[in-house]
Amino acid sequence: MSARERPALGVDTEVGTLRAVLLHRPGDELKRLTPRNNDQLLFDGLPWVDRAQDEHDAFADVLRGHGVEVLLLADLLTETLTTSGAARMQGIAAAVDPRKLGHALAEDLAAHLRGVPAVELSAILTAGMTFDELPIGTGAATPSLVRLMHHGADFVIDPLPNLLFTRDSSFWVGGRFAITSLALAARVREASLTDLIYAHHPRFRGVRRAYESHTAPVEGGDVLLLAPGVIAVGVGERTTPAGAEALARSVFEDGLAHTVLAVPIEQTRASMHLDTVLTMVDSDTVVMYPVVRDTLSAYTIRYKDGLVAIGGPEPFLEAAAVAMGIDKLRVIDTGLDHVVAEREQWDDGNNTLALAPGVVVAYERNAETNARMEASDIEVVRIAGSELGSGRGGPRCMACPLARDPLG
Ligand SMILES: NC(=[NH2+])NCCC[C@H](N)C(=O)O
Repeated sequence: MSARERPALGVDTEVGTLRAVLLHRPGDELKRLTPRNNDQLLFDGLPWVDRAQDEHDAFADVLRGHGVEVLLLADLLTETLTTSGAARMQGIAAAVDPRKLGHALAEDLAAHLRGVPAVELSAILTAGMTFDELPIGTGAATPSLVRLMHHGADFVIDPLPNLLFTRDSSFWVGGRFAITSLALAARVREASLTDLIYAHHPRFRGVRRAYESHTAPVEGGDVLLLAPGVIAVGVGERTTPAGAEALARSVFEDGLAHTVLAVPIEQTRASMHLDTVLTMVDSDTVVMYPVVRDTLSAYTIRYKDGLVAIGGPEPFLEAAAVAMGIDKLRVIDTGLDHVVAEREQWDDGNNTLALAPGVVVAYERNAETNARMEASDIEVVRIAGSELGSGRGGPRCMACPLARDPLG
């Protein structure tokens, strides 16, 4: 794609025709998962990596087939590390933790990493490094107790298997990107990579930041752009009330939104993000887990003439319709049978990625939810996700839209 054909970056809804997206093809970081570390690394099992890659390639092909430009995070990372010394320093500083490694090993390791080629550094920053993989000389200059006392399979640099879920480590609001502040230790470092890519890769030159220098946790899976100027933010296991409040103030001050709905969600693994219980499939339609349909509520944060007002809580569906300026938000249920609905919610049946208004990508396994969407005139493009799904994330989690057309 030539520079002239590239879509202008910016996203102001969940469903405008998708033009460009950031994905991460799962790589060696998934090969780090073991039965001992998978819980801590937020995977429910050990994915078969080759198959996960095939499934992901098919997902990327579906997007390309619909005219979407697919940018791969590892390529952007390598290109950034090749051209920017500052990006290298930033990536290394975030990965080498002296509190864990001690000063001797941390200094030697950082010096070593400064000298490795960009492709290799990119691989280390994503897949991590074990003590066995430390180059022989590292830590030898100054004796390191840490090196002596660690098992060879322990991580010097932790792997980032959840990088696959590009939705969470950055998101766009209008013409700006936001680097998130991830809540759990296993994912915190992901944002250092998205941060250095957006800061230094030429593709993003001149693009400004939203939610700048805020530290309260906000994850992209909790942020739904319901309509231009209207954002819903899930508050639960990941995004905190302080995070939602800080995001609201920041988007208000930057003129990116006039209303933010803070939506409490249960703090459980099954509903870790708002997009696990509902996603938008059309400009006035959501697919939603029926168990939360009648109980989901929202605090409405509004901005007018420089003043912030908070109302509610009220039923989410009503608050959303009012904020969006529509009569009613149409709801498609995940499944009416409780057991089916619970299973399909767990398997990311609600986690759809809109390609255009009324056209979504969904996991094929959620047969009932997909059939229900089709019965409501939503076009469903099915993808396989048996291995990808073991990290508990669906098509929406695996994609960070960079460009969508405004709604007509
Ligand atoms: N937007 C999402 N729902 N992302 C899913 C992320 C899944 C990932 N394993 C985690 O626990 O963080």
